[in-house]
Amino acid sequence: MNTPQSQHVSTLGLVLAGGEARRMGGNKAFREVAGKSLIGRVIDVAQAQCDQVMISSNTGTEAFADYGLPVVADHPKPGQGPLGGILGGLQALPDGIDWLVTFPVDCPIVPLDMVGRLQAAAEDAGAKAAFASHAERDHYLSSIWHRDAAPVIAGLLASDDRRVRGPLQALDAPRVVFEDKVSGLGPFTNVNTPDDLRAVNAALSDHIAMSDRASNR
Ligand SMILES: Nc1nc2c(ncn2[C@@H]2O[C@H](COP(=O)(O)OP(=O)(O)OP(=O)(O)O)[C@@H](O)[C@H]2O)c(=O)[nH]1
Repeated sequence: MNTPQSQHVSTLGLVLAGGEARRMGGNKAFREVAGKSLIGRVIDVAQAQCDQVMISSNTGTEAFADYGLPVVADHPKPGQGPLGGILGGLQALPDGIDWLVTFPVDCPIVPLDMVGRLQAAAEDAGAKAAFASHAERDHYLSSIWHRDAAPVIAGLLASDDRRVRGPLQALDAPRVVFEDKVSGLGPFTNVNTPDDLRAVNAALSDHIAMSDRASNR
């Protein structure tokens, strides 16, 4: 099992909020679960674990102005799916930060040790990336990428290969298995449809109510 290393290495969290959200009927990032927007929740978990946070989107900065975070566009162009967002994020890494951690905006349940465990796994394996898994399902967008992964991603995108799994395989990225559940829902549960939104809203509302009751005891 990989455990977070004691030595702190800086990371930048990238909230992936591009895409068209067709199954949701649009506007996924701003849908609410348990009284808070998906993007607000995901920014919170990213800020709890990363030194800096940016938002990945191709629709300009205006919609995200309330969050006061930099917005970075896909590279080399929009419309290539989340891998273009990851490459845009890697290109925008500031000096002194070598690791990018991606947080899809439609996955509000994120383990609080995710970043440390992904980074430790990548470093232990001598790999330039690592990704999360739960209940035998891989979550390629809940992942960490070293800045040196950029040429591999750029090469795949140039050959029109947009699968996020592609560069993870090419980089021999280790899989990190997470177990914890929140009110019956596993980590990385995707919110893609209105039904998903209802299920996650119910589970998170229960979870928050239970935590509130426990802390008032
Ligand atoms: N930056 C960026 N993020 C994207 C892009 N496409 C999808 N994403 C993000 O990647 C994650 C997974 O997206 P999907 O659910 O596969 O696609 P979606 O467009 O959000 O939804 P559907 O249209 O219903 O498939 C979400 O966090 C999206 O915001 C893209 O082209 N660029």
